[in-house]
This record gives sequence, C-alpha cells and structure tokens, in this order.
Amino acid sequence: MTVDDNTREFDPDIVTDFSRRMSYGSYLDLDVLLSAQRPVSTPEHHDELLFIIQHQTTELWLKLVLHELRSARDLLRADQLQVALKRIARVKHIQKTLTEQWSVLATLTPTEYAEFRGFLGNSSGFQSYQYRAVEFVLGNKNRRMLSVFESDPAAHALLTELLEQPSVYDEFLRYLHRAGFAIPASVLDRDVTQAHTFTPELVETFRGIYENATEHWAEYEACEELVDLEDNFQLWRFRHLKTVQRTIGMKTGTGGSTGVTFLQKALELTFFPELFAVRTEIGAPGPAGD
Ligand code: HEM
Ligand SMILES: N[C@@H](CC(=O)c1ccccc1NC=O)C(=O)O
Repeated sequence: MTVDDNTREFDPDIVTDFSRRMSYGSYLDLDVLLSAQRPVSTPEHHDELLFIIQHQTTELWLKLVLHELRSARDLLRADQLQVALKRIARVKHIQKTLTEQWSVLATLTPTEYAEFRGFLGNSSGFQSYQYRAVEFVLGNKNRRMLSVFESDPAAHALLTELLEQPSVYDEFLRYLHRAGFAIPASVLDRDVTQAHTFTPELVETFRGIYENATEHWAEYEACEELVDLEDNFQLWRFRHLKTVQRTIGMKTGTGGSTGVTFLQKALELTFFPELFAVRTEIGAPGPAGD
C-alpha cells in the first residue's frame, strides 16, 4: 500500500495493549531511570541536564565494564583464556564510546559551567566508586581511596572486596605460571591489596612470548588485549584532563584537589608496566647477551 501522508501503516499484528503485558518501559524500568535527572541549580540552568546525563551514561557503562572485567578475572582463574578475551574485547568498545563521549560535554563553555558549578558543592567525579572499582580490578589498588566512601557502606564494601581480591593482571600472571611461564614467587605471593609495581623479571617472560608469538599465540594475543585496555583507559583520562582544562582552567577542584595538576599525575599511573617495558627490549640482546 502506498502511503502519501509520510506515515507508516501499523502491521496487523503489532501489539498495543500493555495493560497486562511486559512493555519496553516496564522491562527497562524507565520510570526510575528517567526520573533520576534532578538538577540542583536554581533557577534551573539549561546545561545542567547535559552535565548530569554525561555522568549518568558514564556510570551505566562503567557498571557494564566492571561486570565484564570481574568476569574476565574469574575466567582467567578458571583457565578460560579465550572467553576472558571475549569479555575484554567488549570492554574495549565501551571504552571507545566513553572516550568519544567527551566531545558532547566539550560543548559546555566555561561561562555556562561557571553559572551552575557553585551548586555542585564538594561533589566530584573523584567520588565515583565504580571508576575506583575499575582501577582496583585492573590492579591499581589504593586503600586511601576508601576514605571517601566511609558514608556509603555499599560502595565501601564493594571496594574493600575488590581491594582484597586478585586483579585481572594478578590472575593473568598466575595463569601464565600454570601454563609453564616463569613468574617470580614474589609476584605470585604478593599482597594483592597493594598496587602492582614494576617487576623486571616479568619483562623477560613477556619478551619470550613476544619473540615467539607463533608458538605462544594465545598468550601473545592476551598481552596485546591488555595493552589495548590500558591504552584506552589512558585516552579516557587524557580526554577528561583536556575537558577539565578547557572548562575550569587551573581552578581547584570541587573535590578539593589542585585540579588539572592532580589529574595530570594520574597519567603516570600504569596497570601493566611490564607489557609496555617489553617494547623497549624486543629485538635487543637479552641481559646475558644472548
Ligand atoms: C566539566 C566537566 C568536568 C570537570 C570540570 C571535572 C573536573 C574534575 C576535577 C577538577 C577532578 C579532580 C578532583 C577534584 O578535586 O574535584 C576530577 C576528578 C574526576 N572526575 Fe571529573 N570533571 C568533569 C567531568 C567528569 C565526567 C563527565 C566524569 C565521568 C564520570 C568525571 C569523572 C571523574 C573521575 C573518575 C575523577 C577522579 C579521577 C582521578 O582520581 O584521577 N569527570 N574531575
Ligand atoms: N570536579 C568538578 C566538578 C565535577 O566535574 C563533578 C561534580 C559532581 C559530580 C561529578 C563531577 N564530575 C567530575 O569530576 C569541578 O571541580 O568543577
């Protein structure tokens, strides 16, 4: 049938009565989701909705990132490397979306932001427990971060649990050990509540994998997936830093930090330092001159 009024006919079996059926809105709990944007500025500033939605969408994606990374960690523990890599592949796509999303917030000018920034009080992304949880699962542990969550028992409990559990990297290194690769005992028995720190012996182990990639293909691929993950994480941090710089310049942060200077230091944090260090060594003679 031709439609000249630029509308589409309903197909005959399209369901319209949801009085007793599950609908799109009820399945997704849209009443809850869409009533959670509550600007605090008075009179309400036009751009605060953008600010809230940018953060809320980030938190939703972080929820999925955490779900996938915790699963990847557990799969590594169960020697299911390929399935773990599938989880990481999904995380990489989410990270790309999150990094791209900064361009939406960059439409907020410094003048517009200054008009409602005062209403934010001391709230800050520094208090994002899901962001901290992702850092912890990837191995950048820092017990001091828990202090921010004393008044949020659920967040505090989650971060304590993740602090005490081995990270994705811990489980990957244990996996490599079980697969016969040389992993120092100091790494296998390390206190997992601390941040992972650079261990030169691991660089040699990775060098063995990279220089014999065809022989150790699965491990080689896993190493490169982890490098992508860290790379993407750093790109997000960098876009955050640049957005902060163009929006508040060198002002101190609402969370109490020095702002840009503080965020710059986060770019020096690393999850998998040996996977980056191995790049320097590839093709060069080994420590014993072999
Ligand atoms: C105009 C927008 C933004 C500005 C001006 C801004 C500013 C800042 C500043 C100054 C800090 C340092 C802590 C403090 O003293 O407050 C910070 C931390 C943080 N912000 Fe933002 N931010 C913005 C948007 C966002 C968005 C959209 C997110 C996404 C959830 C986010 C997440 C974070 C996180 C996770 C931290 C902690 C980083 C760390 O510990 O290294 N921020 N932000
Ligand atoms: N720290 C920001 C405020 C801010 O961006 C913010 C405030 C409340 C909730 C999340 C935020 N995002 C990132 O820090 C500032 O100093 O302007």
